[in-house]
Amino acid sequence: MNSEGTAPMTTKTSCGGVALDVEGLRMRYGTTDVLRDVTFRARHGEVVALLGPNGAGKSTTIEILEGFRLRSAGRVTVLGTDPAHADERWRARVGVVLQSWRDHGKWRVRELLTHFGRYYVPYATEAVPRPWDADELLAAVGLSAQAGDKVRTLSGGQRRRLDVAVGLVGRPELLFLDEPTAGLDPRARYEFHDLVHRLAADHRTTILLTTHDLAEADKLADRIMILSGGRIVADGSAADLARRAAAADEVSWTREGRHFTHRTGESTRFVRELFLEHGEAIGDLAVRRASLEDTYLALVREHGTGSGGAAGAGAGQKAVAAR
Ligand SMILES: Nc1ncnc2c1ncn2[C@@H]1O[C@H](COP(=O)(O)OP(=O)(O)OP(=O)(O)O)[C@@H](O)[C@H]1O
Repeated sequence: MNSEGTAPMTTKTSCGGVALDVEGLRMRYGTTDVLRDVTFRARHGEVVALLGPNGAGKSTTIEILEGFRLRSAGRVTVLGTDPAHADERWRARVGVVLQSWRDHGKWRVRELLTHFGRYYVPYATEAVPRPWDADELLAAVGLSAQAGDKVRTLSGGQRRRLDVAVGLVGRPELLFLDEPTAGLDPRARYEFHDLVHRLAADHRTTILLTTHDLAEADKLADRIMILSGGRIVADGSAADLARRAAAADEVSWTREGRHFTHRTGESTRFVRELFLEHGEAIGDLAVRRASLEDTYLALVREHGTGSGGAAGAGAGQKAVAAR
């Protein structure tokens, strides 16, 4: 990452590699601070997953970065521009897939993509032909067979694929995906993961996605950020996070016909000491490494609950459910 990215600039190439630059972002709804001090950066081509309990402010953060919501305070630079003051040219470089979007039921799938695609024609460049050809795009999201179908006849999962296609039709440099695989079956999920990898690898698309699926975050993202208590409380690869969190491995064994379990952050040392003490008497030894889920739960526990609300969960806030 590069500090040049902090200055407001207007083109990707002048951004010094930084696609997203957020510092001290605050969002207050009424008297509740949902985001207290959110700070992070993402480089071009990076896939970043934003995790956090229900009500932590993930959608709020994404909506601010998309320019759909005005922040209370802080500095936000997206593709070199403050989204609060962005123009149509900037908008054409950003793709958005929202949590749920039910509209245009009477349109046919290909027709709808072609329709949205027209908006991007003036923003085509030599390097980035816009829009993405509708049939090519339908193939990429696995909807070729439904090209002529009316949108309202699609299944939930097919509809989600179409949402993703609508987000991609302008060949965005930066793509925001809010819970993109909610409702997708395992095969569709697998194909979606493949699509995300291709977008990042072949097109250098920067992707910020939210998900509650930790395995998905692990599989898809170069970096995982955890939002809790109104702040990014962890930022790194799944392995980095495991090192940082007080998540414990679980050691289990039997001795003299009894079963034991012990949770420890230093399982290797524990096992060595166990054998030194009891030697041959130890049987059925198993060490279960802390999973990303354990790590996540430990971090969320350590850093407070979902919303950064001053008086805890304020009126109207969703329950905090760290899975
Ligand atoms: N327009 C609004 N006015 C008041 N409060 C809001 C508004 N939008 C969101 N909130 C509150 O802000 C908090 C964060 O909501 P947000 O939807 O950003 O969380 P999230 O992390 O995306 O949650 P989830 O995982 O459940 O989708 C919640 O307590 C929510 O009730």
